[in-house]
Amino acid sequence: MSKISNKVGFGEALRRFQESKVLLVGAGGIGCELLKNLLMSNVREICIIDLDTIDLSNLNRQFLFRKHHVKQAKAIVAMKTAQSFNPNVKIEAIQANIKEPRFNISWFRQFGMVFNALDNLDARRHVNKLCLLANIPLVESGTTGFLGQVQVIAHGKTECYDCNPKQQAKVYPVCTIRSTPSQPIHCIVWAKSYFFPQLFGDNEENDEGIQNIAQNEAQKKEIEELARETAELAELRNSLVTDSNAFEKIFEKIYHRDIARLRAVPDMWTYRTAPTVLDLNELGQKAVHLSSPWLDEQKIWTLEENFAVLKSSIQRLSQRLKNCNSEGLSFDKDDKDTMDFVAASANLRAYSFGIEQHSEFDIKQMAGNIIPAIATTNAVIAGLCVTQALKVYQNDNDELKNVFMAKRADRVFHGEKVCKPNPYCATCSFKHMQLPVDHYRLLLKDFVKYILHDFLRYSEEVSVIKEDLIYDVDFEDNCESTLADLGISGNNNTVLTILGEEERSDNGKTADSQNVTRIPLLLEVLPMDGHTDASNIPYRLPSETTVIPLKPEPLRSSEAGKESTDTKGVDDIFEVMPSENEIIDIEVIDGEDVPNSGSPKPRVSSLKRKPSTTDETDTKKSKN
Ligand SMILES: Nc1ncnc2c1ncn2[C@@H]1O[C@H](COP(=O)(O)OP(=O)(O)OP(=O)(O)O)[C@@H](O)[C@H]1O
Ligand SMILES: [Zn+2]
Repeated sequence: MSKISNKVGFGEALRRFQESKVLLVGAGGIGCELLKNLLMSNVREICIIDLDTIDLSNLNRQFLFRKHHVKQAKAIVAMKTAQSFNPNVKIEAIQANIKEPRFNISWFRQFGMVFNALDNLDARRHVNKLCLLANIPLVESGTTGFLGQVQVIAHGKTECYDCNPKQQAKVYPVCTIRSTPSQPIHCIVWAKSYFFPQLFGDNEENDEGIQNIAQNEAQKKEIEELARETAELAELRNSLVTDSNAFEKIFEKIYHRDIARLRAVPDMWTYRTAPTVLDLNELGQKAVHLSSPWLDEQKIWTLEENFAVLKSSIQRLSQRLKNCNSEGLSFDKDDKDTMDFVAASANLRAYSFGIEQHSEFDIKQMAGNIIPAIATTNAVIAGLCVTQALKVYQNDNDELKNVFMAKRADRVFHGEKVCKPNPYCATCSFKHMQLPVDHYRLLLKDFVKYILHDFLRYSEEVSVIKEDLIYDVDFEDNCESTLADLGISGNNNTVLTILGEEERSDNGKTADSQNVTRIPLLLEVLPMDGHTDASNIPYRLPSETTVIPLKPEPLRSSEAGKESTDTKGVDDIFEVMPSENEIIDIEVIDGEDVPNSGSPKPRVSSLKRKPSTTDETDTKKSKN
């Protein structure tokens, strides 16, 4: 099981921690803090991976980055800056997506521990799964504003990330907001957190001479461009109260010139639809009869209605800006003027990018859920990640805790003893087996007969899945193919999912028999090291026969409810595994994730089948 065995004292745990090689996924808010902590803890080796580049908006909390690093790879800069804190620690930095196939199970196995410092469910779930498969302990963390959480995950010992289904948390990177929006919320966040503060808020960044600190030509160009855009908006802001054509100038800049510039960025639109520029004169003419609009907030406005609302809200807000003595205005979803501005400007941007528009009422709900990231919360959570990691190295299961942080007068930290894995969890309730094969010689039919039926004792009701269904009793098209023909090989770490059913007669208590599902088997195909044994069999079986256990009976709903409240006392505060981010929208989406309802029985017949090479596929009958 775990690489760590037997309970040890703190000193020994620290020594083991310091001898280990760890993986840090994410070099953002928590990641930068954690990298610093790992270096100061003197671990032997760190691999840090992040797919992104540094954005100006990261600098207020990601302290390994400075202005001249903008646009450079986060992982690389984090490594270079942090290395000076402790030159004895070896750091490898990789700019890549952790979901890339090269970061497979055997790659994960080189680490003694993995730390997640991510900002999205998708990547978190992926790392959770790989750590379970590779049997590496994972320290998972996240923050949202003042809330934070650290969870320790060890296969078979604790709950995994998916044991308690999460509400969907939607996280929006700033580059998406500024350059490549693809959803209505991206436009709403842009209107609320970028456009509004630049025009009416307290915009401190305007005067900074960022072009002076560029290191190379490409950076210099990009920073000059950013500075030029910021200065342009600052100029327009200054003219708001004096220039009668201020609205037209703002519109031209935001919806024409800036969009045209974005369209011209090389490579940006290869896989996306480029935005369209909006025509001021055309819209102005169409909206002329809507000079003072007070429109229904429940209805989706037309393009010209949005134009008219934007114009009117800018006039109203300019007037207020003139009258107020403070630095600027701030957005309030209950302030009609600011809400009109955000709704109309977001809808116009959405139109430009070919995105669905919304009513002002709907936009108000979405705009209200944005929570800023707090550097202190990240720092505290990153510290807790290390203390929890040390407990894992102590191998003291009784001391293992999930820690929650909240802004509460009575108690900021709350520790919760880790729970046992949820037996109904579809992610971690699996059996793992490795099988060396000669994939060029092993036929699928022999794999099914000798390995699944004879060795693993699966009944006839067994299915083999490699992304799609490749075998079940009613789908034998691939039987004469070798594993190599089906793209299965040990060289690329193919993991097959084997689902089985068993007929159970209820010990004769009732006449009816029922089919019971086995827990999934994740069968990892390995290479046979270039040689076969004397009998020339193209696979090498493990020494003992493994009987794959049956899945437990699904919980009745009353039991499910009880379990849920017993084990998750603080979930009312932490329903969403929070994510450190400048901008986060938490939106509950109706989905299949119903806490503790028992995972549904896999519906083999509903799985998509791999297209067959023969014409007979369509005529094969399905199970249902
Ligand atoms: N699949 C992934 N592979 C590698 N790194 C990832 C992946 N998904 C997210 N990340 C990284 O995780 C980090 C999370 O950090 P954080 O929550 O502070 O977000 P951020 O992008 O720095 O902030 P913002 O979104 O507000 O600009 C980011 O640097 C992001 O690039
Ligand atoms: Zn689980």
